[in-house]
Amino acid sequence: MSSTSYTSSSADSAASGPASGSESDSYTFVTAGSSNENDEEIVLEFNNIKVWVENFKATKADGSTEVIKRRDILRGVSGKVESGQMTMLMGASGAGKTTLFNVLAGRAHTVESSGSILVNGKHFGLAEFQEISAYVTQDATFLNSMTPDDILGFRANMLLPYSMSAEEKQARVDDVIELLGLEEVRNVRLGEPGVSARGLNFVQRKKLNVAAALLVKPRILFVDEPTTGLDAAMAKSVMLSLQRVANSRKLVVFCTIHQPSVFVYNLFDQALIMALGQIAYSGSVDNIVPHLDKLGYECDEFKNPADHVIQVLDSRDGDEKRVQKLIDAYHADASSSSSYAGPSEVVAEINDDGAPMTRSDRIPWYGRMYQLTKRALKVTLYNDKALKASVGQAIVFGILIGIIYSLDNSQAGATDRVGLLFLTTTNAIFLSLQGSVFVLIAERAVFLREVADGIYSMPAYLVSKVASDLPFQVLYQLLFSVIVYFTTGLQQSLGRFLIFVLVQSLVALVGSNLGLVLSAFTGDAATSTALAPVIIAPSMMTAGVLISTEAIPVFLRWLKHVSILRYAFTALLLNEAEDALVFHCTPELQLPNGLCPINTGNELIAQRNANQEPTGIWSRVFILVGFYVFTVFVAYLGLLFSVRNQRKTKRS
Ligand SMILES: Nc1ncnc2c1ncn2[C@@H]1O[C@H](COP(=O)(O)OP(=O)(O)OP(=O)(O)O)[C@@H](O)[C@H]1O
Repeated sequence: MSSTSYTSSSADSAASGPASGSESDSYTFVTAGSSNENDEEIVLEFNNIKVWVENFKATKADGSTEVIKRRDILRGVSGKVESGQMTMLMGASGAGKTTLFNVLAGRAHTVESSGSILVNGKHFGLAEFQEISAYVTQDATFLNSMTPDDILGFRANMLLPYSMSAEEKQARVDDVIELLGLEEVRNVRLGEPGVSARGLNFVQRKKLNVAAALLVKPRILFVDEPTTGLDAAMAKSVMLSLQRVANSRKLVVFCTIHQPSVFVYNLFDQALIMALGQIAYSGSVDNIVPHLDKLGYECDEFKNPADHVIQVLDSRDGDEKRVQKLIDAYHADASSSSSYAGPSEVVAEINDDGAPMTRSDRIPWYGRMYQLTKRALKVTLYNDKALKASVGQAIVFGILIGIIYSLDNSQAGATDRVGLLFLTTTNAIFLSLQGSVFVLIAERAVFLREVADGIYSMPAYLVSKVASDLPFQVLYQLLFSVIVYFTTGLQQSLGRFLIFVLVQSLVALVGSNLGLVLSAFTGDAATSTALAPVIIAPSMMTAGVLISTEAIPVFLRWLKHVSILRYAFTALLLNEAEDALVFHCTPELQLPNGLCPINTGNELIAQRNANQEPTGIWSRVFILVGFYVFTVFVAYLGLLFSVRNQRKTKRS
């Protein structure tokens, strides 16, 4: 049987993220077809996998760096993993486990590689290979306000063929929930792991992670360190579930595993053990200890065999020669039934029932947008504490303003109008900014994971986020405005009221976008909220209320042209006072000519320079819309930055 070699470059594969469905010419997988049938035997083989990096910058012991032309990470690794069995990939730190796993799972984005990968002996492209495999990451990162039903339902809608009926998709969700034993918690909100009294515990979250991967009925399941962060009892529960999955669904379950307990170790059927970027053992778990014993490394009766294996094959003490001898001895052992003997004959043709999804099967962009926006609305509604807090803020702040402000036509009433309108715009921008910072920070890890998994694209997320935010910001501002407008003595007219709500809503929406921008760039809530006043203060100071424009240093006066609060405040002032309002004053305030300092609404407007270019309310509203569009664009750059940053962090 011939095997076709493949090569990959980081640029190619990074561009086509996992599950993205994009073809890559750089890979030729030697595999058989895809299937959704569960009773077929699957054999995944990999042959002579080499992975290396070129021009590697290595740090020497003295701290200086040198550029190594080629650094080999995997040096011709071969092996075989079969369905219906649990196979572990074990080895000391730095042995090459993650690299091998990533190459096999199509996630090695930053290295060069060559070799061949076979499934039952037939050719497969990268996209098709990804159709039959799934990767379970270590982190069970989900939206904590959602339930397992919501999470799996969303993924089913996004990942399963678009032509599949809603009932069939629901049946898939029911199936994986039952398989992983999550029935009792399927309608429970996840909550904060280890913090929320109710919600899913660590084990249930790990199982949900597996369930999410199984939705697409993969035939090969790559599981990255499924027991990390779990105590022995929890690890046992998760591993027993995986074993049930492997046995009942005849899947290839291939796990990297770190320091397993004796129980977990013995749950595995097969093992691949790596050292120095090579296979140091491949075969039955039962034979590992006798194999090392034969090579002169006896395992104490009471010692965890996993610890023994890792210690014996650990080269980090500097004794690479010793470890290399053990590897050579394993490969030289021709009698070893476990050693991989090269590509096998075709094991079974996989029938065509589950042929890879064509592009037309995939959910179209508008379907993705719909699902994402629906989820974002759900998250906001589920997050009832934040929702109640925002509604409460709008009402309480509105009532407070209503109690304090009582506008009349006196001189004080004129200046109080200025203060009130400035206060309402400032309040709108700060409150919405703060709210959106916390929302994005809470969702950031999930967003990054789902984008990396190819479930949706970053722009789709942004558009859905912005779209779902809109009704809520308008609602908060409507509530606030109803109270403020009719209790403070602002001019009572429906037209003016609606313009007031419109301007307030636009300011709140821009504030919300600024929150997205800050949290996307900084990645944490504390820094974002600390930076918020720094961004908004120049806008406040150049709005024409706190300080007159003439008093601002000349070189900073341009700031008023980019002051969203100036446009919003002056729009509201024009709305309130243009060609309206007559002010009077007591005799002691009268000027020598018998007039008051401010006699009309238009004088009040002129005093605040609110009649300067651009003229009129609607041109200001138009500029506010421009601010909105611009901040959506900057939020796009922010999210792009976080996605790229995440890729870089993963590489380093
Ligand atoms: N992109 C890369 N560039 C340079 N060296 C790399 C790269 N990826 C991995 N390596 C190196 O290759 C070796 C194997 O790394 P790998 O992460 O596969 O080991 P591992 O067995 O998974 O270790 P651990 O258990 O600590 O995760 C390590 O020495 C690592 O530093």
